[in-house]
Amino acid sequence: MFFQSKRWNAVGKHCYITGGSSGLGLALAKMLTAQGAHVSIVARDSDKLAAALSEIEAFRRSKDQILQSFSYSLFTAEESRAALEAVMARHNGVAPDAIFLCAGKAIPRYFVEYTEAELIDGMNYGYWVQAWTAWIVTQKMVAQRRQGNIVFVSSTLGLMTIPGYSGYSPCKHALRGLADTLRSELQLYGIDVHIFFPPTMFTPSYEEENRIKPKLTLKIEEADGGLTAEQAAAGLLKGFKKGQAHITADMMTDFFRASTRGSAPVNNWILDGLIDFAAGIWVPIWLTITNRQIHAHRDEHYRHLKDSGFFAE
Ligand SMILES: NC(=O)c1ccc[n+]([C@@H]2O[C@H](COP(=O)([O-])OP(=O)(O)OC[C@H]3O[C@@H](n4cnc5c(N)ncnc54)[C@H](OP(=O)(O)O)[C@@H]3O)[C@@H](O)[C@H]2O)c1
Ligand SMILES: CCCCCCCCCCCCCCC[C@@H](O)[C@@H](N)CO
Repeated sequence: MFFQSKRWNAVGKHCYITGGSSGLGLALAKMLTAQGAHVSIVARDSDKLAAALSEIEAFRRSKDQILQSFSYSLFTAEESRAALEAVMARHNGVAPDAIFLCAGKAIPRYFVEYTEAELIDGMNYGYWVQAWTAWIVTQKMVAQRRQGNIVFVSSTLGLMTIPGYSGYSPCKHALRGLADTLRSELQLYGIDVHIFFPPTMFTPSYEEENRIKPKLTLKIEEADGGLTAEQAAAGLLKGFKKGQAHITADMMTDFFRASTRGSAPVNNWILDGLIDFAAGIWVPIWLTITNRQIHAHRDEHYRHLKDSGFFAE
């Protein structure tokens, strides 16, 4: 935040990381543990959680750090409340200091090929899995009159979009709407809200989504160099410690951030102006190239629909 004077220090802070058993969440859990935080992770798969917790243990800085994991699905308010209660138990029922909402995944498909269930799942994995925890944690913080930080995890696709993500990108845009609203409203309670927009991250869920990803999406994504989970987590923490509302970890996403800032505060008055100016030139050029790719893919796409039986009665 613009007027934030003191950098956030992890030592002794209780950090609750959803999706902490894998990818970005796990990388973040290790970094925060190494920096002296108490870390709680939540995800569904108990085996993955146990393996993650032993990896996190290796980064412990002091014997006093509380490192714990819990298995919950966070798709509903009820489950998200139960997870938070479990996470707070060893902290005497006190709300965490910082919440990092990393749980989620993408199911990329052409709009016409999604099933109804996949579109509903898309909203659960892309929006509700973070929104419910944010709602419940905020209620707890306010009831306990505790100040803290909430960090949402969107995507580059929460600022722009490409074909193949109609079941994901709208959810990540919705998260941005929620984060921006809360950044404004939760000033009432001294709660700081941030949102991270990672590009491609080479994680297990990226490998999984690539197995079903439309060819055209894969092709357009070639322009995105991508980051490891560790690089992305380091970028997230850097922006978070600077108090940034909108956090990015790569130049491509920064173009879309600076040129679609809306009512979010600037990260840097001069740099943001320059990036916005450059985006005004480069984004239309990229869009022209991308639109050509889409048009050139039409025949192949119709063949794909025919071969997959889409036109069959
Ligand atoms: N990878 C990318 O290219 C990319 C790019 C931009 C943004 N993102 C976003 O970044 C975040 C992290 O992604 P990642 O690539 O690090 O994924 P990942 O490696 O698959 O990790 C996802 C984590 O979320 C957990 N999770 C999923 N559904 C859950 C649920 N219903 N309840 C509780 N935990 C759940 C997973 O564990 P369980 O499955 O065991 O529950 C896992 O711990 C996601 O929000 C994703 O949308 C990813
Ligand atoms: C401004 C000029 C350069 C623009 C290049 C843009 C290329 C855009 C490619 C899309 C990037 C998407 C990255 C995020 C993907 C994840 O959210 C997804 N893998 C879901 O897990």
